[in-house]
Amino acid sequence: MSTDILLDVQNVTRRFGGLVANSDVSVEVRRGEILGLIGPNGAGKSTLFNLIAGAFPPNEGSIRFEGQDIARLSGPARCRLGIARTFQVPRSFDSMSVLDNVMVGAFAKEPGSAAARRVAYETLAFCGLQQRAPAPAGELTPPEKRRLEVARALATKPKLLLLDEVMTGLTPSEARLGVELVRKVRDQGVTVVMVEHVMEIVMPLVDRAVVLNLGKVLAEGKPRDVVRDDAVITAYLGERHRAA
Ligand SMILES: Nc1ncnc2c1ncn2[C@@H]1O[C@H](COP(=O)(O)OP(=O)(O)OP(=O)(O)O)[C@@H](O)[C@H]1O
Repeated sequence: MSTDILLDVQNVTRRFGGLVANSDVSVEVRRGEILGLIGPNGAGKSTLFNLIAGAFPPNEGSIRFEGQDIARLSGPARCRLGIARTFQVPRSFDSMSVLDNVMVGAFAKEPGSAAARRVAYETLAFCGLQQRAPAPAGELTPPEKRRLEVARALATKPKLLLLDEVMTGLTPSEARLGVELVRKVRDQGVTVVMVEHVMEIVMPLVDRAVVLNLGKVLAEGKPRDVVRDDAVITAYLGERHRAA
C-alpha cells in the first residue's frame, strides 16, 4: 500500500437485516486531501462514516488506517489512532459549557485536565468560538453548534476528520466561514472526508469526490469530472447539471 493512502476501505459490505446499506464499497483516502462523499438520501454515506469511525463493524471487507486493520477496533480505539467525526445532528452536552464539551474531546489524548483545558481553548479559538467558551452549549445558535461539533472532534487531535453535513442549514455567509474553517483544518495537516448535499459548497472545496448511490460507489474523481458524469447526473444531480 502506498504511504500516501491514509485510509483504505476495501470491498466493504454492511447489512441491516435484509437492507444492504453499503455494498462492496472501496474508497481510498489520500493523506492531506479533502475528499467529498456525495449521493442521494439513503445512499449509504453515514453508514460508511459509521464503519470508518467504529460505530459498528462491516459484514465483509477491510478497513485499514495507516496500514493497520481497524475494522474490529472500537470507536474510542480508532479515535486514539487519529480518526474523529462529527454527527449530522449535533450531539453536544447542552447543560455543559462549550469549553467543557470540547474538553471531553481533548481528554482522548490529554489525560490531565490542565492540558485538556489548554487544548480545548486553543481549539475553540481555531474554530472562532472562544467568546462562547463559558456559555452552556444549549444556548448556541445552530451554526455555532455545528462549529462546536467540529471543535469537539478537532480537540481529539485527529489525522482524519469525518464531517457529516456540517454546512447543512447555514446561510451563504455562514457557509463561507465553514468552508474557510475546513480549509484551515486541512492546512493544519488533517485529512478531511466530508458528506455534503450542497454542490455549490462542496465541489469547489474538495480535491476529489466519491459518489455513492444505493449503497455502491457510482463514480469517483475530480469534482469537475464527477459533475459531468452521466450516471451521477441521472442518479443524483439532476438535469440542470447536464447543461452546465
Ligand atoms: N442503524 C441502522 N439500522 C437500520 N438501517 C439503517 C441503519 N443505518 C442506516 N440504515 C439504512 O441504510 C440505508 C443507508 O442509510 P445512510 O444513513 O447511510 O444513508 P445516507 O447516504 O447517509 O443518507 P442521508 O443523506 O439521508 O443522510 C438507509 O436505507 C437507512 O435507512
